[in-house]
Amino acid sequence: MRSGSLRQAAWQPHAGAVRAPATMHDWLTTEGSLTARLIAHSERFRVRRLHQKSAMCLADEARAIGLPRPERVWEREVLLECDGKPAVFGHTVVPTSCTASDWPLFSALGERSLGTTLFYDPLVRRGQLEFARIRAGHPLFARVRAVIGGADDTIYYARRCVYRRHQGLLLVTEVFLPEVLKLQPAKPKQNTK
Ligand SMILES: C=C(O[C@@H]1C=C(C(=O)O)C=C[C@H]1O)C(=O)O
Repeated sequence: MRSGSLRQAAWQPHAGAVRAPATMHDWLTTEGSLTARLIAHSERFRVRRLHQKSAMCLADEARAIGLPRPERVWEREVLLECDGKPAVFGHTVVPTSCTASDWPLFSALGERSLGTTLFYDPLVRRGQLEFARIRAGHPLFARVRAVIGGADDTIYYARRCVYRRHQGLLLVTEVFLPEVLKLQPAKPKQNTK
């Protein structure tokens, strides 16, 4: 499905529809906070913020965030890194109609994980997950490539989900990078006492 020269992703309500290899399927269907799971699979976890700025939302995002056509939104992009290696590319959009009281911590997150604010706030409602393959031609493919490199024929697996709080909503897309397949549960941290 193409609009202009950019490919849109075919977002599906079931993970099975994207036919990911089993280990990737397991990551795609992670319940609860992905940040928490990545922390459990690394000695050192880091959110590397790439940017947080005003930008046009992607063509395949507009409807999901209640816009009739792509408009300007607040956009945050990060790499979630486990032991120095990028495991997930995070892309979050918030309609500009949402106010600071809808998402009080969003603008000040910096390198703290958005997940830590979403999953521990009882006012936040999580929507249905959707899944897609991200291929060359999709805008997120180029953004991932710009930060981690990779071949033209790579297929990335991604999921996305709308979160609501008061009148506000935000859409978080997580693109799983090949490194995630190498992660093993971290050894229990030594008790130094
Ligand atoms: C949504 C979560 O938060 C993660 C944190 C992100 C951020 O800080 O921008 C982006 C994508 C998410 O994977 C989560 O932990 O599940």
